[in-house]
Amino acid sequence: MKVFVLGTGGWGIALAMLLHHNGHAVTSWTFFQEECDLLHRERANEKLLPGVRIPEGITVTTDMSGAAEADLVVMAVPSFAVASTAEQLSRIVPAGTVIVNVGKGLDSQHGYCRFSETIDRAMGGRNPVVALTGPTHAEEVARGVPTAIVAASASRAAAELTQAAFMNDTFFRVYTSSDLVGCELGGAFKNIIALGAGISDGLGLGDNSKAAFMTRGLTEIARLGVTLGAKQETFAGLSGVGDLIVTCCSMHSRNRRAGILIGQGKTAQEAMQEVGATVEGYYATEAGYRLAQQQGVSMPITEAMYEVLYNGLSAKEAIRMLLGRPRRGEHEEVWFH
Ligand SMILES: NC(=O)C1=CN([C@@H]2O[C@H](COP(=O)(O)OP(=O)(O)OC[C@H]3O[C@@H](n4cnc5c(N)ncnc54)[C@H](O)[C@@H]3O)[C@@H](O)[C@H]2O)C=CC1
Ligand SMILES: O=C(CO)COP(=O)(O)O
Repeated sequence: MKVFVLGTGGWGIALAMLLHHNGHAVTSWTFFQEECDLLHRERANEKLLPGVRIPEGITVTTDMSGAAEADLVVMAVPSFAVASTAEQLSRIVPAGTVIVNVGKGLDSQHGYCRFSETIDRAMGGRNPVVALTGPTHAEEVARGVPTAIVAASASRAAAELTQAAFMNDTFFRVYTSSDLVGCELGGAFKNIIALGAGISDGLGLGDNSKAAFMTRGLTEIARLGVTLGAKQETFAGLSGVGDLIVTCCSMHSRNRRAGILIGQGKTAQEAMQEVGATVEGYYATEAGYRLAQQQGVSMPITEAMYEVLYNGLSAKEAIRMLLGRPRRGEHEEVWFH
């Protein structure tokens, strides 16, 4: 297959390498000339993927026109660039070409809609869209570490084409899912909880604290997700709890690392600057907070995160706020006596 990958951040490069390894003809596109020059010169990005060499067989360009001939287009750009990149693509890519989005977040310029909706709107509803999402740090995929992921779409054929393109029998296993809503929302909202889990670590709290935070975090993101049309069971899968675990526990996670710095006393802006790459959880927190308000869904952890990130509440105050909430049952239980 001819595959056109947009974005040469860590994830775009790792996926281009995987697709090349799987035998496809891969072109990687970047918005930035300096990034393109660096990749031509060094065939590596030591900051993003230390020790990883990018095969010569991958073409790197700033020219998007090659996307016209691709059998599959992969979008690996940060959330703030999804809408503008999809607009550019819509003038190039013919109807019917499958577009796979691998970014995690929501579109704040269009009422916090999901990226598949943003892409679908930009493409005029002419192209099947797939979300490829799960517990997948680029640093590990680029080294061939065994990994599993989900290809979710409203189109079974598009999900299966994506599965066939990305899957191999040595280190990359791809499942399909028809729950596009649940997979996209799980991927976007777990970053809120990962930032908070990092704060817990940065404050030096214990394993109990983090387990409680992750579990109650998953409960509330699933609650909002189901209200927005997701299936509950998706949050127990790779794109839900799977991605939550890897992001809350790994030092590869930009969200967790930013959270650790905030827990140690840095402001959100200072922490993001120090991490030096997109911290999607910052934007996802605002999206989750606004959507929860619109839908009337209770999300105490997201609310506390919003106060810390946007209104200067201290992390310690946020913990007091969460622990001081009224008593309640763990689930919406029915008691018989
Ligand atoms: N790094 C990882 O391990 C994973 C990242 N993701 C998601 O993939 C998305 C991309 O993340 P990363 O690859 O880590 O890189 P990143 O977030 O550091 O993105 C940087 C790349 O995005 C592109 N870009 C930046 N601004 C742009 C603009 N205005 N227009 C077009 N392109 C632009 C550039 O090629 C740049 O290298 C994020 O949403 C992230 O959450 C998902 C799974 C794993
Ligand atoms: O989504 C990811 C892993 O699945 C990447 O997480 P970070 O953006 O926190 O690095």
